[in-house]
This record gives sequence, C-alpha cells and structure tokens, in this order.
Amino acid sequence: MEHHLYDSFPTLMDLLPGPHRKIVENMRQFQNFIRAQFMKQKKELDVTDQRNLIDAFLAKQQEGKPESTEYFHNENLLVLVGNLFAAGMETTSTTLRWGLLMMIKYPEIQKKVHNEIERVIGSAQPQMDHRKQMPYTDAVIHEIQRFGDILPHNLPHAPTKDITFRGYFIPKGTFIFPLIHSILRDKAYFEKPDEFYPEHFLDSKGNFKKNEAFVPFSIGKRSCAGETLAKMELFLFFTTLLQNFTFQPIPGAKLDLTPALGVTNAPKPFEICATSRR
Ligand code: HEM
Repeated sequence: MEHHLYDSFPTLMDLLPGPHRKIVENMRQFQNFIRAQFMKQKKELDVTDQRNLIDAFLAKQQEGKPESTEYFHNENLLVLVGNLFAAGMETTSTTLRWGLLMMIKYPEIQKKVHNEIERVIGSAQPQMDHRKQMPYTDAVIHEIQRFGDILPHNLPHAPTKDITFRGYFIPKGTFIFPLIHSILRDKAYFEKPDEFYPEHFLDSKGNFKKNEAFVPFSIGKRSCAGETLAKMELFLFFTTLLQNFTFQPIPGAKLDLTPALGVTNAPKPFEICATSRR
C-alpha cells in the first residue's frame, strides 16, 4: 500500500510519518556508503592500474569523451554499484539461508550431502571441478533454488512494440511480470512441485538430470547477468558450510517454510545450531 502511495504522491509521503521513512533512511545510508567508497577511489585513482569496476568506471569518466558525461556520471555509478549489491548479494545469501533451513528440516538429505562431500572432496578445499562428481549435492542445490523461488514475480519487462500474444493484445510499454513462480511449481515438469524433493533433478540411476523448467534466473536476453557467478558461489559456499558443520534446529523449533514478506521470497528468521565436523 505504502509504495503505491509513494508512486502517486512522492513529495507528500516524504513529509508523512510511517515505516517508509525507515526504508528511505536506510537507502540514504546505503547510498552514502557507496558514494564514500567511490570518492575515496577517485582520490587514489591510477588509470594505468585499475583495481575494480569502480576504478574502470571512474577512468571512463575522465576520458573526456561525450559518453564520459552522458553515461559515466556519478549518479549512474551510484545506481550501478547499488544494483550489483542488490542483485548479487541479497539473492545469493537468501538462497543459502533457504539451503540451511532445508538442511535442518530434512536431516536425512543433509546426511546424504555430507556423505557425498566426504567421498568426493574429503578435507580438501571445494572446487568447481568437484561438482560434476557430486550429482546429489548438485540436485539439492537446484532444488533449494526451485523451492526457495526467491524472485517469484521476476523483474518487470515491457514490449518495445505493440504485440499480440496468444490472442491477447499487449500495447508497447505495458508492464509485464513473467512469473517465475508458476514455472518452478509446474506439475507437468516437477513430480512433487510443492515439496522439497531433490529427486526432481536426479534420474533413476542417481545421475544429475536437467529440467528445462528450472528457470530461477529467468530466460532470454535479459536473464540474470550473474547466473554463472551465482551458481559457483552457491556450490562453493554450500559445500564448504556442510563440509565443516552439521546443522540442526534448536529444540522445539517450528521450521516454517512460508516465506516472509519482502522484495525477495526469503525464509522467516530462524535459529540454527552448527556443530563442527572437524
Ligand atoms: C541465486 C542468485 C541469483 C538469482 C536467483 C538471480 C535471479 C535474477 C533474475 C530472475 C533476474 C531478472 C531477469 C529478467 O529480467 O528476466 C536477474 C537479473 C540480474 N541479475 Fe541476477 N540473480 C542471482 C544472482 C546474481 C548475481 C550474483 C549477480 C551479479 C553479481 C546478478 C546480477 C544480475 C543483473 C545485473 C541482472 C539484470 C540483467 C538485465 O537486466 O539485463 N544476479 N537475476
């Protein structure tokens, strides 16, 4: 409700009390943090030795070309870094939190992941090369992403021209939310769509099985730019956590799988007991 009011009366909302003020204040702090970082890097900048994305952006800014002011201005840098934080951090950490919740809810699945880690990785540091020898863990991670369904509504898209799709006329510029949720829970593709069931991604011999309805990163030209990185992060973090710990719920915990209300579908806060395996 508040964000609708915000869209319609932005100036008025700035003056009214309410929880939206906290969001605005947090946003301001977040942007100040990013701004302070790039101001610091601007002072230290050596265009011949660019250390990261911010340096590369600032170097473009200093080239003195039309695009230096048209595209590479401070406002765009602020939004770019902000988007990378939101797109790259919130998503992966939320998925990992779903993963830990599933592991404490289903200890027998956790046990199988532990066994596979022991068999394939042992006490070595997990590497991406290990994944193809770990079909069960791979299936579990896919199922965490399918079940977690962290961006159920996807991001909004809009057609660049008038189109007719399955008999529906959609004028240019119409907001469209191509729902990821309905695909990830499609009965035609997943045997038990509303259950956490890693076998969705395993064949009868226990080999990893792809499923074309696995689309948590969306599809098409504007699908997630960080998909490969995200998959690596999920595999490496998840296996490292389970290599080192056994996770259990605290006694009497309910382990509710209904997502909390928010921008992404995140699990409700839960407590966890981690016992070292070393
Ligand atoms: C589990 C992790 C992640 C999930 C589930 C996820 C999911 C998505 C989805 C559904 C979209 C919208 C695609 C569309 O509009 O059709 C998206 C866009 C995007 N994601 Fe991710 N993402 C994840 C991690 C990351 C990471 C780690 C990065 C980068 C560091 C990243 C960067 C982006 C960017 C830049 C876009 C916008 C692409 C565009 O509009 O062309 N994402 N992501």
